[in-house]
Amino acid sequence: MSVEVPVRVLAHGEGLPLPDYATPGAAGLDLIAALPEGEPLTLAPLARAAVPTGLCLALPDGYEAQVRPRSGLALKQGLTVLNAPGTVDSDYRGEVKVLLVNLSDAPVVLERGQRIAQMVVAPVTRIHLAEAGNLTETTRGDGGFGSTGLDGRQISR
Ligand SMILES: O=c1ccn([C@H]2C[C@H](O)[C@@H](COP(=O)(O)OP(=O)(O)OP(=O)(O)O)O2)c(=O)[nH]1
Ligand SMILES: [Mg+2]
Repeated sequence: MSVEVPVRVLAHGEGLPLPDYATPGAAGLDLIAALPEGEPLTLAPLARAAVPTGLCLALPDGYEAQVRPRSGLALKQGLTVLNAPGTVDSDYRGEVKVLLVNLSDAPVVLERGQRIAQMVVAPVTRIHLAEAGNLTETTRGDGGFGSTGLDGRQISR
């Protein structure tokens, strides 16, 4: 199944390919940096930036787009998405931006046309909260945050 998503290309995005899936089974479209030509962006260690994609989307109702890191950039350069997964709402019509942070100890240089992140479009389940004095009982109850142990063995209850 393929969902059509209208896209508006801003002036600084013109001339760049549209994001695409790198392989037939890829989950995410690679997002491309729409930085000015000849003006690389250098991210110092621990520096962050909102990198433009030059694209505005009109996601259908009931969908979101998640902006996620690329594992290769994360592993090799320490470059990741600060708010991963970033959330693009279906009613957002502004430019999609990628919030990158350099978690390495060396500067990272980003250039126009570079594939900086990936965008996964996913269905959204919306809920309505219904106040209730008592909630159904479960084995876990209010145990959390390591209540089942932190090593490889499971506790017996
Ligand atoms: O990585 C991201 C995250 C968000 N957005 C855009 C689309 C999203 O619909 C909007 C708002 O994002 P979010 O709800 O995460 O931010 P907020 O701080 O809650 O801002 P707002 O008050 O505008 O919702 O910003 C991006 O372009 N990239
Ligand atoms: Mg918000």
